[in-house]
Amino acid sequence: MAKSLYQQALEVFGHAADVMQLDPNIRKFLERPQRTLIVEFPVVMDDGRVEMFTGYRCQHNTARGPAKGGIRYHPDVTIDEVQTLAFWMTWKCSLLNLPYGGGKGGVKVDPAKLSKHELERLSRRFFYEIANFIGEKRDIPAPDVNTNAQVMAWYVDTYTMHTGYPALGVVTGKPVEIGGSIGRNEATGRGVAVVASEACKLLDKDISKATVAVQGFGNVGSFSAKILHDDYKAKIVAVSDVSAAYYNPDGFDINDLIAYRDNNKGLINGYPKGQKITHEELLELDVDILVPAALENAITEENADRIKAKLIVEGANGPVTPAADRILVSKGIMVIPDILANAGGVTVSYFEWVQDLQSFFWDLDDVRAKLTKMMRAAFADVAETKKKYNVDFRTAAYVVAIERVAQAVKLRGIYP
Ligand SMILES: NC(=O)C1=CN([C@@H]2O[C@H](COP(=O)(O)OP(=O)(O)OC[C@H]3O[C@@H](n4cnc5c(N)ncnc54)[C@H](OP(=O)(O)O)[C@@H]3O)[C@@H](O)[C@H]2O)C=CC1
Ligand SMILES: O=C(O)CCC(=O)C(=O)O
Repeated sequence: MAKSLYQQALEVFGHAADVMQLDPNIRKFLERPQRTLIVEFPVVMDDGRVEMFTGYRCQHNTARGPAKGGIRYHPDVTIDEVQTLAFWMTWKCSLLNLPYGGGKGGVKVDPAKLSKHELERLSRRFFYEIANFIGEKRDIPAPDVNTNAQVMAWYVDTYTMHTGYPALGVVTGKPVEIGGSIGRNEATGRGVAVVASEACKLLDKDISKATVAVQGFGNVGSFSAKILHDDYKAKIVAVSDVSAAYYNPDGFDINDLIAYRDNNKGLINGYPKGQKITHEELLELDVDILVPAALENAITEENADRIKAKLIVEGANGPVTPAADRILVSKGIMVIPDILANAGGVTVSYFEWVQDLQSFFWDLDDVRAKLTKMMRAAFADVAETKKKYNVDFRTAAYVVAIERVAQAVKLRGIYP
């Protein structure tokens, strides 16, 4: 039987736990998600029918602080996926040294099939259902796949009806007009670009001469491509979303492509300045850097052998299965794991939360400078640990992250 996503994630955790000889009692505790709320809720559709939806919010571990992590809307959302994403958030927050534990949420829905009003009613009803489980000091959601600043605005408004006072710090990734942080929108992509640049230095590769393929052209994929293109002068030769994949050996003008997508119902299909390729071909291109920035399991045992990129920077969560990862590493491909590569988003979410709690807002240069500094510091921690244990980047990242959470658990004590 195929392994569940959570079982696959435990494999990676287990390998790092072995390498660092993690205390077996703490290991047992960290292997399980602390709590998961399941909600079944009704939404009145535009034609008057009521449809039922299922949503989840999981808090994997809160030893280092309140749970933190996004909420995803997707037809394939399951409890297993949400718990795995929360598990990954625990390690991501720890790796960046943020005072948070790991959380994640999701609603099983295809938002493309909803009108804007239906999406708003679904968002508000879901947030109402989980309102007693979350909170500024308890669990702070944020955007993920198919959710955005507008959805966060509906969430905060719904929550505020509940509290009676404006609790802006209850979610991050909000519009800047209502307590969002400037720079959160681009933050995950900026973090991907910073980490790609650090990795290129290790590989002795000039990033301004690097070719890049990006899978997924949503928040993470498009900002990764834009910042690698605009700030690091890398050549983006391939991009994809669900609707299409395009290749241009001369490099895309990413700002032109973003403008096209924004005027084309959010899709890149039909873009005239590139050659159409298949989604599989994009992943297998002979490029310097591959940024998978869509969903889990993009690179599996099936296609790992055909991957030709020299560096993979995981914009998405879990785009490479553990079996595929072993193949890539054995081929000498450097894989920068999700918990490091895409941590820019939660880092600026942390900045947003701090700004909300203090009601004192920073400027864009400040946000970018602090983000870059923290991403570089995390990269350096991982590179040093990699050397110390003579392991791959993913294992090293987990060792750093697990060590901090294990320390917190040890200091707090497991026993009531
Ligand atoms: N948003 C954030 O701050 C963070 C997100 N992440 C992770 O990054 C990943 C992407 O999230 P985000 O950018 O926010 O989500 P979005 O919903 O903004 O974008 C997802 C993109 O992936 C595309 N896509 C989905 N499936 C495929 C596929 N099989 N092949 C090619 N493209 C595909 C979508 O296409 P289409 O639009 O056509 O459906 C869309 O362009 C997720 O794994 C998420 O958990 C990680 C850290 C932070
Ligand atoms: O910004 C956040 O709080 C969480 C982002 C997220 O869900 C992720 O990093 O996967």
